[in-house]
Amino acid sequence: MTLIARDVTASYRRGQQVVKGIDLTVEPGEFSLILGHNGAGKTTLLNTLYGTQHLEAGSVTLNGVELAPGTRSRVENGVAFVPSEDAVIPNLTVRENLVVAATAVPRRASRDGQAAIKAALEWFPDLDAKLGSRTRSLSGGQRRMVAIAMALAQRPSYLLMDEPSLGLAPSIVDELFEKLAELRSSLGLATLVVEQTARTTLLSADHIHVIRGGEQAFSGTREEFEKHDLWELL
Ligand SMILES: Nc1ncnc2c1ncn2[C@@H]1O[C@H](COP(=O)(O)OP(=O)(O)OP(=O)(O)O)[C@@H](O)[C@H]1O
Repeated sequence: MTLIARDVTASYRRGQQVVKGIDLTVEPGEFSLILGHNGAGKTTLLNTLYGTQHLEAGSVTLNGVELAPGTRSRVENGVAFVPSEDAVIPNLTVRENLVVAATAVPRRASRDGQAAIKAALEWFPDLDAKLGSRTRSLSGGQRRMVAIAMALAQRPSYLLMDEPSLGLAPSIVDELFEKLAELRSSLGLATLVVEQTARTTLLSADHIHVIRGGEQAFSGTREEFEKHDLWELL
């Protein structure tokens, strides 16, 4: 399944586009990174790809089939989303959050909360001791792991993540990206990650897209990005 976005355009106010004609392609198992300054339009782009933001112009297709407006078409076709803000339910335990995620999407999820918990613990063994804890008592890094495990409980082919490093210590960010690399190779999961600056995360990216003022300032492989020393775009 290939995810192709063509000429993706979005705005919050008529005539004021904040995402302007973005093109990108993500192949199965690939890691693509969207980089850009504060306010560049990265979150709006990701929300538009996921269907929570109106697609003003352009198209988003999976395997050549255009996705209908809204998130349902994404979720049912194996696209999951981890937002930058807390995506867990604070008053529920880790176990309960995982069960909610595993059973929420009838056409995708296993319908089996136990299977989701087992898989989550394989990916994130540190959560084992926390299964009975309310997520509000966890650290930021642990909550991010639960949020990712919840998205994975939908058994996605594509994982969209908005600034997974936000608010996390650099060592936790490194750990998180190592884990994501493992998931990509073990599950064949494609990931599309938004970050503001990302020297560490860059090391494992296949493709990089730089957004500046809503426009595509660069799009290419990591090697091309590094060869042309495009850090000045950020
Ligand atoms: N709900 C909204 N209503 C109106 N304007 C918005 C809204 N959300 C974002 N914007 C504006 O759209 C532009 C792009 O914002 P967006 O959040 O997509 O950028 P970003 O690159 O993700 O920034 P950050 O790294 O700070 O999250 C900015 O000018 C922002 O002020």
